[in-house]
Amino acid sequence: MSTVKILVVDDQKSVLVALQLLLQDEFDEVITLSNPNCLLSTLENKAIDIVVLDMNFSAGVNTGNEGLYWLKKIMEYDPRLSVILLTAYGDVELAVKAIKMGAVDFVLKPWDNRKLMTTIQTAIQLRQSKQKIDRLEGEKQSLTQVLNQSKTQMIGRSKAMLHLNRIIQKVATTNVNVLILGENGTGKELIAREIHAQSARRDAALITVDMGAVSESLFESELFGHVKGAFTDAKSDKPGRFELASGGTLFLDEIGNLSLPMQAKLLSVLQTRQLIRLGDNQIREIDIRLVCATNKDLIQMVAEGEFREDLLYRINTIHIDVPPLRKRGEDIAVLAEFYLRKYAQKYGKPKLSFSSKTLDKLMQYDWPGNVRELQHTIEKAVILTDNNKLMADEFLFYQAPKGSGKYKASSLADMEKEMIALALEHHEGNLSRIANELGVTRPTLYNKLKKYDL
Ligand SMILES: Nc1ncnc2c1ncn2[C@@H]1O[C@H](COP(=O)(O)OP(=O)(O)OP(=O)(O)O)[C@@H](O)[C@H]1O
Repeated sequence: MSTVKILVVDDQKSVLVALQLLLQDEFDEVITLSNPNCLLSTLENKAIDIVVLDMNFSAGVNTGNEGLYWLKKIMEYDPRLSVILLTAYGDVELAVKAIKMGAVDFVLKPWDNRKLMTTIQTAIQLRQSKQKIDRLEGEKQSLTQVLNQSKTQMIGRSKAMLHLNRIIQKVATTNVNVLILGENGTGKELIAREIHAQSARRDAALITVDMGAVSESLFESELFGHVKGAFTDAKSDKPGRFELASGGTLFLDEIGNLSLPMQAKLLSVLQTRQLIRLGDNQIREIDIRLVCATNKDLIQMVAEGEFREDLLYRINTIHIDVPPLRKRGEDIAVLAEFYLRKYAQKYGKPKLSFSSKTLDKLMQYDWPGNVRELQHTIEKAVILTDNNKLMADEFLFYQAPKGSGKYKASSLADMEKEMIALALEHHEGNLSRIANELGVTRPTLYNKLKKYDL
């Protein structure tokens, strides 16, 4: 708070003068009011931070009701305002009632100057904290909106995808735990995002944790949080992912990678819906919708004693199987078109299209890396091509088609290098033919040969 404005409301002129003298040296602006009827308009016009309010206004009446009446009005106007009540009568019951209604503190007349100052300083700190919370809440909401906006839409028109969409719609309206099963790159995370986006929790956050990337030693502090000093690096209190997801959805990716001890800890939180931060003793309630995903066969893992059966039952109230891309051929063409348009626009080649042979070739391929591989393949082709039509020979697949080999992840640069090396071998070093086949100019090819030391 850059400046602090204090409003003092009391019908005794002597009290107003005394408080004005006391407070004006310490605070930026002190406004006094002898008639509470102008209280609300003053709050509106002056952006007040702290109100020091008398409990009794009408002469001879000392029930405190007038003070409580105005306190209620102030709280209705802005519950973040800090109100300190002044009264000549030490009525504990009244104090409790006022504090329950939202007052910060209660000071008896005649007041002790030092004590009053301390009370006001505390009220200022409280006001600052409330403003900070409001700001953070606002930032959180805008971040959530940005995250929701940037989500990719789910593409596909195969029977399998239409069925998936129907299940997502039905499941999203409930709070049940969902387990999504499927090979790498089939769109499990996208489905988790879709469930969240269609649920009543959509305005809160979707928090993702990649269980394959969380080490045993960090598991508890990452998921359950810690308090300052819980371990050497715990410099401040920090909420875990469970708390951050409270009110929203927690997406635990690669759940099949959890060790048995971590599974036990997770199960206990899921059963009680309560957690304790590392180093703390306060029990915290959590309200999450849980979505998990894995490419592993959890039933097999249960049979082999690698996954707890009780945890499996806890996380898969509903399970969703996402078929691999090769089993939903119709989606290949739609997804390929979708990513072609996306990357053609991104790389400034808006006229790009596929030749019909190219589409056939893409539909024939096995796509062991599923949609992710298709996406990267199209992006790479869009970057490399100099044509307006993407030709079939601009797509070199490294695995034999249909039913062979395992997907091997590689960067675009690795794939480009490998592609040029294959073409060099195939055309026995004839650069014109290679450039022609790869759809690049000879100077571009020279540069790439130099870059990759081929
Ligand atoms: N139906 C779809 N429509 C559009 N894009 C999709 C679709 N399915 C997957 N994708 C895209 O493919 C990529 C991989 O998807 P995602 O990360 O959801 O897969 P995953 O199954 O969670 O993968 P992993 O098991 O490796 O974590 C993402 O860029 C995603 O946007």
